[in-house]
Amino acid sequence: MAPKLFYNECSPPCRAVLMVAKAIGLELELEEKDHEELKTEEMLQINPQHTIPVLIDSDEDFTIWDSHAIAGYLVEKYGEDNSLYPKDDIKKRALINQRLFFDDGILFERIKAALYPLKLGTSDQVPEDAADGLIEALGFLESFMGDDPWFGGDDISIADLALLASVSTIEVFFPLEEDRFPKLIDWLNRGKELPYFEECNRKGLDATKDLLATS
Ligand SMILES: N[C@@H](CCC(=O)N[C@@H](CS)C(=O)NCC(=O)O)C(=O)O
Repeated sequence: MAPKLFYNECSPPCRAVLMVAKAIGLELELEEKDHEELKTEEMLQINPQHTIPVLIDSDEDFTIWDSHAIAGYLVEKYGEDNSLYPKDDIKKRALINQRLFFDDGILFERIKAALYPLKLGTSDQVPEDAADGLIEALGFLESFMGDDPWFGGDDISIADLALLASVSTIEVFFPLEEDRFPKLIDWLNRGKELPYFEECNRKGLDATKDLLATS
């Protein structure tokens, strides 16, 4: 039975998981959930933290949330190889983990600080301190990029897919300046050429654009 994913295409972490599944050729059963639906009795039983994405792998009697944890699980369990999340090279894996934790703990938190006031209607523009936080986070990412094409080195990894979902969302409301973030822009353009990028992200990116247009 295909693992089931509770998701919403507006959510960057959900889109990261959609890309991971495509990258390893895994079919998921998708069930869309709105923000309000996450706090029903039934959903709280599944994930008391009331976040999406949530994955239910019935064959394994296993439920897991947090996109980064889901991504690692899917590659380990369903990937033909573990090139997206190598386990033999512990330094490479540590580097990928650092990027994943950066996406989770820093970047996504700053995206939320920028976009939630618009979503909640408490502001009609990205607050200045949130914008400063985003610029700083993008600067960190620019400095993480060496001469390799991907954040974990020569090969694409789940860290790239998590960061692609986040940075492509930021780009919608915060165009990246060429002279400030040249390596990040090259990496982003490389990511946009992935065969599944548009399919997994377009609807969510357009919804983010609409949110900004109507704020
Ligand atoms: N670190 C989590 C973040 C998940 C998250 O915050 N998802 C948002 C949607 S983008 C959500 O479910 N928000 C609803 C809530 O927190 O009640 C992940 O990577 O999955």
